[in-house]
Amino acid sequence: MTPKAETYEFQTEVKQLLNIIINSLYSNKEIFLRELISNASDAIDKASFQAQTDPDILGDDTEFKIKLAADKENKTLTVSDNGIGMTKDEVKENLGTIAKSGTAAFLEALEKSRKEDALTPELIGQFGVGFYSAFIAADKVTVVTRAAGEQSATRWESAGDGSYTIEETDKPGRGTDVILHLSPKVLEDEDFTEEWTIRRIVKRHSDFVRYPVVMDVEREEPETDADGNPVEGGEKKKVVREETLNSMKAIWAKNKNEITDEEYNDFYSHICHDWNPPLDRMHIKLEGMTEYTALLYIPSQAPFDLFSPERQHGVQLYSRRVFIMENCRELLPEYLRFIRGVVDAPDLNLNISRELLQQDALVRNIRKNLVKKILEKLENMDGDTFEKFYNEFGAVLKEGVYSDFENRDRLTKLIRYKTTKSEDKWRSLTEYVNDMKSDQNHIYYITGDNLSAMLNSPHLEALKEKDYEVLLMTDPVDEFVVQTLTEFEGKTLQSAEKGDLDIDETDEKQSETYADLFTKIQGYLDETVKSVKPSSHLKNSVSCLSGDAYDMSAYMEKLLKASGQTVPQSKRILELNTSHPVMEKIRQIHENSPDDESLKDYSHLLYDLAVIAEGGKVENPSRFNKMVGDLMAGAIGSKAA
Ligand SMILES: Nc1ncnc2c1ncn2[C@@H]1O[C@H](COP(=O)(O)OP(=O)(O)OP(=O)(O)O)[C@@H](O)[C@H]1O
Repeated sequence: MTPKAETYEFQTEVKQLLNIIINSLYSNKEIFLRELISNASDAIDKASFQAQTDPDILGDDTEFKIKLAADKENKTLTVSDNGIGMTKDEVKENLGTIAKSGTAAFLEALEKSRKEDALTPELIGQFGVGFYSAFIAADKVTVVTRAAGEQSATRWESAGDGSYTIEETDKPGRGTDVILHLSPKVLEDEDFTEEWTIRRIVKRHSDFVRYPVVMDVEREEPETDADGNPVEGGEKKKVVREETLNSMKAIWAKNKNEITDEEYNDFYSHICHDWNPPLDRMHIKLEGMTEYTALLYIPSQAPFDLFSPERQHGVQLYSRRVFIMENCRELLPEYLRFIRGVVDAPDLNLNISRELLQQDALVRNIRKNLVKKILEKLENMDGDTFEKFYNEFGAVLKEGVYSDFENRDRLTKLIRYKTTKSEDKWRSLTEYVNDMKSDQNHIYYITGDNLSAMLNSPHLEALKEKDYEVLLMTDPVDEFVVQTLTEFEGKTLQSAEKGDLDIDETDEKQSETYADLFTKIQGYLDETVKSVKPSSHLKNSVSCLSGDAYDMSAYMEKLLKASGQTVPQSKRILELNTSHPVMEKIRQIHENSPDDESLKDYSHLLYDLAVIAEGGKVENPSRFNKMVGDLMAGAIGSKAA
């Protein structure tokens, strides 16, 4: 008796789903292979699980594998497994309906978006597409499956057009063959029968599937003698060998004590393409409501593009060893973008779209937990390792101080600075505060890009005389850090170059003596400075430029200009050291003859000296040159006379 094929209609929702899948996932069509391999791997999991209690179900077929077979002539690609297989009833249930837990929600969303006429890929992304994704690449799909322990097999076939047929058939062994009759249109775009295409897709999406994904490959090999050595002048012959395409090395799924350091490092090189051993690693398994496994590494060297906005993130997302995506920004905040590795979240929906990942409660919980673990790791690092880490990634970590409100306190304790007293060593804010002078009220800092210019900045003269330590902030990100980090352990942060230093009482009498002269100088420099005042910063130098407490710092202005932004010309304050002998002499000139010609020149010179002291360029170098030349001639002349 020839078995008769029965025809069934797909559940209405499946029809809708098929349309959506085919239309919206076409641009990402290679994922069908990942879905089918993942189903095959699940089916083998089930067989392997069942065999624990009923070993007979496996018979002789105990070597689990997933086999891919491409037939160029017939334009088919077959994914076979020796997993659990399906009975006829199971086939009907699984491959004709949507029987997943999320169905109700899916249908609701589908209905809603249909009304709004917006069937977006994101919508599909929320729900597994699974088996039906086969229709992205195939215009007909045949499934031949035999359940473990059954004798007969079932053949399912559909062109994805609303109905499918089922009939009884024969199949030599347990498991499932999914035969894709690839559509000519798809083949024009990408040839899924091509060995290298298949290899690439398996490597990319299914490398860590725990069963071998194999394929027969044909190679030309030289003729060999009985010992296996090539025969000289012998003919080449074609041989077919079964090759495993995936590495299966999901070492994160193993127990820590089963993995050697070498294996950990090999895996790091494999996924990061970095041949230097990592600086440190974390192998985390979290169970309970939020379940995930993570194998994360801190590289020993920062990549060259760490600060480029286009830079890829280093964490790959997997779900039950099936690759979901690389460069998963949603799993870690930007300030931890140097972390590389893998996160495997078994409960994650396989097809979740990038757009929706961020809102996914599971992903959010994982992220929160990972941040906690990474900060713990950094807090407990030994001094040497932390120093190496900080040299490479400190500037990135600092971004967290202003971007991660929740962890700000912990991050603030982790950041380090070189200081006027640290002699090239990193100092923490805690160390700074512990060593503060008894009469010191603030944490002083200065920003800039040139460490030696900062160390010798005239702005620090008064602070140095007081023996106060000053943080030398040399990273562009520090400008943003100080905008958020206004205090630490009750001590306010105070710029050494902006605002009042709050160290000495200003000498009212001195200020009065100089008031007229300063108004005069201000008049000459009105276009460039907003005021002239006695300095609280200077001890040895005669002049410097500073800003009001809320002004943009000179370094910030430089940064913005460098990034191509138009920065409004901001006027600064010219601070003059009234204890300097030069000032006293200029004051005398002014007192004797308030309109003396030389006062204008001296005003410009005082301003130029302040510009030079902070590493800037004088506006009129030749005038500067001439004035200094004349002054030197006068000074040397009086000495020589
Ligand atoms: N190779 C296979 N062997 C045995 N059963 C299979 C196989 N492929 C699919 N199935 C069955 O068909 C069902 C539906 O598969 P489908 O891929 O659509 O959804 P899923 O695997 O449940 O979910 P998803 O793939 O979205 O995670 C599966 O749950 C499984 O029971």
